[in-house]
Amino acid sequence: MTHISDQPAVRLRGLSAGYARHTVLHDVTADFPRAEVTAVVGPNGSGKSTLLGVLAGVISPAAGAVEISTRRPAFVVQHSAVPAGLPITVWETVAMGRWAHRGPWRRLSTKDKELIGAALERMGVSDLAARRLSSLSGGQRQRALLAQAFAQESDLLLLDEPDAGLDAQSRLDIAAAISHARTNGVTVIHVTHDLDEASRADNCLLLQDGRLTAEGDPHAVLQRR
Ligand SMILES: Nc1ncnc2c1ncn2[C@@H]1O[C@H](COP(=O)(O)OP(=O)(O)OP(=O)(O)O)[C@@H](O)[C@H]1O
Repeated sequence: MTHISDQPAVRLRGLSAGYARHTVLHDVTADFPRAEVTAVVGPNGSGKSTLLGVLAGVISPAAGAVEISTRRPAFVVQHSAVPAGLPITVWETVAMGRWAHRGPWRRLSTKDKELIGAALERMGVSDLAARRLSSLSGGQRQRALLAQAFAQESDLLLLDEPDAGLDAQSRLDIAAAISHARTNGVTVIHVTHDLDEASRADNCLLLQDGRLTAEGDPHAVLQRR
C-alpha cells in the first residue's frame, strides 16, 4: 500500500504559466519530495519567482496540472517586496500568520499567541516585536517575514531568496531555521542564487528560460549551469 508520506508533496505536470500575453514557464514537469528541501536555481528572469507564485496560488496555470498534497503553503516574499510605509509592527506581522486559524469572534487564542511568541523567538526577533516593520534593517525584516511563515504552521514553505543581501550570521540563522523546519516534516521550496546553500539541499531544480533543464542531486544539477 502506498502511504501519503511516500508521495511527493507537490507534483507539476506540463505546467505553463506567466503573465498577460507573456508565458514564462513552459511545460514544466517536476516532483517536490515531501519533508525535504528543494532548491530552485537559475539565471535572473528564468521563472523561479513565477513558479513560486503558481505554487502559492497567486498565479493561475495557463496549462498543465499542479497537485499540492499539503496544508496551505506559507509564502515568504523577499523583504524588499514589502511596501516601505506599511504601518504594522513586527508582532502584528507575525500575528498575520495566524489569521487563517482564528476562531469565533476572530480573536487570537492563547495558543495563537504562544505560536507567535515561539516564531519570534525562533527567528531571534522577540526584542523587536513592538517595532514598526518599516523601521527594521533588511535582515531583521526578512527574519520577521520568516517568523510569520513559521507561525502559520504550514507544512509547505515557499521561500523567495530569503537570504539575498543578508550578512553571514543572518544567512546562517535562516539556514538553521530551514533545516529545523525540514526536521519537523515541512517540505521546503527554496529559490536561491546562493550556490553553497543550494548544494546543501536534498534536491535541486534548474530553470533556464522558463524550462526545467536539470533536476535531482544538487551537485550534479549545479554542474549543468
Ligand atoms: N508581474 C509581472 N508581469 C509581467 N511580467 C513579469 C512579472 N513578473 C515577472 N515577469 C517576467 O517574467 C519573467 C520571469 O521572471 P521571474 O521573476 O519569475 O524570474 P526569476 O527567475 O525569479 O528572476 P530573478 O532571479 O531575477 O529573481 C521575466 O521575464 C520577468 O520580466
